Amino acid sequence: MTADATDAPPLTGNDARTIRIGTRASLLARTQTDIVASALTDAGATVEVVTISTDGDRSQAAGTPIAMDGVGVFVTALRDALLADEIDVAVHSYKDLPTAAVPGLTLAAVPAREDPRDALVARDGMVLGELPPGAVVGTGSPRRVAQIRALGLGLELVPIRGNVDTRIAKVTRGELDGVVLARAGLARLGRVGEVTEVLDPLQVLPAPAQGALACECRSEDAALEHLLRTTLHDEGVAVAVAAERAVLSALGSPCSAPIGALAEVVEDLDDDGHVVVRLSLRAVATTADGALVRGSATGETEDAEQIGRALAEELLADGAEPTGPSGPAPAS
Ligand SMILES: NCc1[nH]cc(CCC(=O)O)c1CC(=O)O
Repeated sequence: MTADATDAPPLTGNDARTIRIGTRASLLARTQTDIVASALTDAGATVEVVTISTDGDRSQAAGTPIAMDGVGVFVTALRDALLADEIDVAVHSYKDLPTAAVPGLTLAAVPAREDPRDALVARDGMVLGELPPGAVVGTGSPRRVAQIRALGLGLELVPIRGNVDTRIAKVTRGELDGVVLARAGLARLGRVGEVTEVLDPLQVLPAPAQGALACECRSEDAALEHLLRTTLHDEGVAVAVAAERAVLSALGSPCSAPIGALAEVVEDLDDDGHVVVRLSLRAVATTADGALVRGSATGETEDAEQIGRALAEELLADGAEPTGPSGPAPAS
């Protein structure tokens, strides 16, 4: 045992130290944080939720243009609070995390994932194929725009910003015919009943890590890292997300890039009829003129990142455009 582990106040029990969990102010962020807080409470820990206002929340409130959503803008304030010892755990939407690691911080747990697919909320219960040509659909994500445009439905795709409530209200009020959102966000907010179509990943692949959460702590906080891992970590999700994010980083892209990727850990039979666990990955990127390039790969779960990188190389060979490490594109 290290001096830390024996001398530091325990994380569970009567004389436990309080674990401060940082969250953004939005309802979705607080809901996601509550998932982590409940799991830790159930494990016998004492937790306190600390709300951190991010630049993203502030610019959203001020109504600044969509292009102001920079890379990781929702993430930086939480990470700063962690490094400043103002909080002990940060709960992120994994898809909003930049691919680069942060010195001093450890991704301690990747909890069970919500359904990662995108969803349409449209007027009159319509699916994409029922919307008339010229119908106006809100999505600020270049990834969603590229893939929906490729369906050739003649829809007009317009940028939209704001939280889930604001976006859906534009449909309810008749300002838009539909909006495309992550199904996971709607599910966590208990609003999945408003979804009129869950988009098939064969047509619209979600953002890498969509629907997954990431629990981060200070690297020196080994006891907390252990508690997070043992109470919340799902290795199958972590493996799938690692493959998806490897596609993204191999394409040199920010988390806002027009890159879709979805991996699943699936059971297969080998030649002798034995059940083997394999990783199945699909990805999509765009060419310089906005056309789609798709690909898929399977392999061993322990090779997740390698499989993702190799698939990215294939997409590049097929004409996918590498995007820079930073850019002004809106988060997806
Ligand atoms: N881009 C912002 C964002 N980050 C995470 C979610 C939803 C939850 C998730 O995808 O895990 C959303 C909203 C959306 O894309 O509709």
